[in-house]
Amino acid sequence: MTRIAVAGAAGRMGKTIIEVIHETAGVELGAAIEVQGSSLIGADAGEAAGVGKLGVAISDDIARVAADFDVLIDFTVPQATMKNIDKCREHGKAIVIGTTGLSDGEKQTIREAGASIGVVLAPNMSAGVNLTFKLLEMAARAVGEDADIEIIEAHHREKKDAPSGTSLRMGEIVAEQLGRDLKECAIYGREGITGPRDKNTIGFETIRAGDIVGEHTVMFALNGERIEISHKASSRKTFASGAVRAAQWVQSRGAGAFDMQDVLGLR
Ligand SMILES: NC(=O)C1=CN([C@@H]2O[C@H](COP(=O)(O)OP(=O)(O)OC[C@H]3O[C@@H](n4cnc5c(N)ncnc54)[C@H](O)[C@@H]3O)[C@@H](O)[C@H]2O)C=CC1
Ligand SMILES: O=C(O)C1=N[C@H](C(=O)O)C[C@H](O)C1
Repeated sequence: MTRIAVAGAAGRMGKTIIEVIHETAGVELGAAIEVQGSSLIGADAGEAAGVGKLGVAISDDIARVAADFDVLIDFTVPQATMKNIDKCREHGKAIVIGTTGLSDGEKQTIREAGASIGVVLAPNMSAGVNLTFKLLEMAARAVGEDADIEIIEAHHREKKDAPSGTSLRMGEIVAEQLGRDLKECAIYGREGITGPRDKNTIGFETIRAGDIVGEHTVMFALNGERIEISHKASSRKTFASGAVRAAQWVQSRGAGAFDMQDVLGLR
């Protein structure tokens, strides 16, 4: 049995993860964490998630509930995630991180925590997106040098970070295959008299609208044809199921820094 704590328990993803834990054999909700000052501190996490009473009160202090879980799943904000990685290190707990908008330095610190605890960090926990990452490697190798490459993503109106963590990872994967540095070749949106397209750039377009769960397309445009590799999520359960699977996987792995390619055996 894997006992899971959920940080960001009252958020869109936190509630969905609690629902998936409730529906999944071999896992149980051990603890639920929300930000200090939240009106839901003390409330039943299952009731807050809409699955009925689970007997787990939402807490604002990981230290106080550390004995109640094996793995923390964190879908919050970068500032909270960085504090949670320290707490997990302190208490010897594994962590699965879905939070996006992390800086390069923050990602590095998270990976370094893998020296003492199990860490899974991935901007997208869906099996479909992680398969898409492999397709992108193939496409980039086959046509990337000749193609104009554009990455288009769409998400709900409440999303805080842009471009999405997934689209940035897609850009990194394509750039790596082409021997380019994404930092040097990324163009984030266009406006005004931009002139002809520079062949070596990778463009990012971001849409924020309505309740779109998460859509990503990478376009490889050539003369006379174009290839589009797309993934469209229609339910947050796809991410939540991936996160719960990662929690079970990392509990049996011990220390190390991993991503969903490791969890899904796609490396
Ligand atoms: N890796 C993946 O597969 C996916 C990643 N995400 C990412 O997950 C993150 C959360 O997304 P949503 O659930 O849509 O956001 P949300 O805003 O609905 O939920 C975030 C929750 O974290 C809570 N929070 C903030 N500070 C906290 C703290 N110090 N301690 C505990 N809880 C705290 C907030 O009160 C809120 O309830 C975002 O970065 C998003 O991009 C979202 C979907 C899939
Ligand atoms: O904030 C979201 O909702 C999502 N964020 C992730 C990202 O930034 O890539 C993954 C998913 O598309 C949903």
